Amino acid sequence: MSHKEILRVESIEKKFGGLKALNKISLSVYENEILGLVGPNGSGKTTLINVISGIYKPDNGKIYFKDKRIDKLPPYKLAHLGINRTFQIPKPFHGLTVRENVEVAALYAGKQCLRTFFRRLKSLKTINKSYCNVEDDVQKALNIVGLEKLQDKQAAHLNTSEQKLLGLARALATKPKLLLVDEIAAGLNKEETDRLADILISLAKNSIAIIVVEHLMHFIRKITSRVVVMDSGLEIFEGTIDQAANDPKVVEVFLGG
Ligand SMILES: Nc1ncnc2c1ncn2[C@@H]1O[C@H](COP(=O)(O)OP(=O)(O)OP(=O)(O)O)[C@@H](O)[C@H]1O
Repeated sequence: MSHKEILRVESIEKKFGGLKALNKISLSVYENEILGLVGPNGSGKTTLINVISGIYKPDNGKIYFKDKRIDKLPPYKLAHLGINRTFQIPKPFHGLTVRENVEVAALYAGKQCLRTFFRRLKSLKTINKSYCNVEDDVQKALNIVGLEKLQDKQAAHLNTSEQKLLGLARALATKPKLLLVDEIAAGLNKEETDRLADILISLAKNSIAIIVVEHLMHFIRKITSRVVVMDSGLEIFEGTIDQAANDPKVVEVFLGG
């Protein structure tokens, strides 16, 4: 693993009313790394992903991506920089095919395409996809997740596993350098989770740093050895999975002592 830092989260705070969902969270992610983000329900994992991906603005703290400060940027600008994410509950456009869903994502991430999209929308002309030329990125994303054969299927007719793969393909079509993956293995069988694990490992080897939020520890163990453990908005542990398993605070949180 390279030790070049790609993401630095510094003392991030996020409140919802009186609830401190994130209480001074700091972490780093390095090139080619998969970082596991674990913790019980409501510990703040998804909130942290939402803050890093620009969906929520933090109340305090700073986030740097390759030394550029990014904590005030909206999601589309982060996508242009190379940060994208999947969602815990996939939200494809149900009326579009698999391929069209991935195309929309690729168009969203291309700076040029976004300008063209809005210009043409204003003049009520159709969007010229060939101008944006996203076909290679779309095909590559479909191939990586193995959805090429289903590319003409309507997203509404996909099963859970296929919807999760589509969510991953949509993120990959934006050519991320940092990928945030939120509970992608939940609800999948062993064969499906093994396949997903292989895909994520291969992506990290190919220079995509990844943060994986997950409850399934066997899945986390398969894809990485380094984890950050959260509880009630606090980071309570950072280190290897084996160290975590022997850490009294982690054991307390997961097993109640
Ligand atoms: N938009 C919101 N408005 C109000 N409270 C919120 C909001 N989003 C999250 N919370 C609260 O913040 C806390 C952290 O939630 P979050 O979803 O980040 O936890 P999590 O660790 O991802 O949980 P899970 O594993 O169940 O997905 C919870 O108490 C949750 O109810």
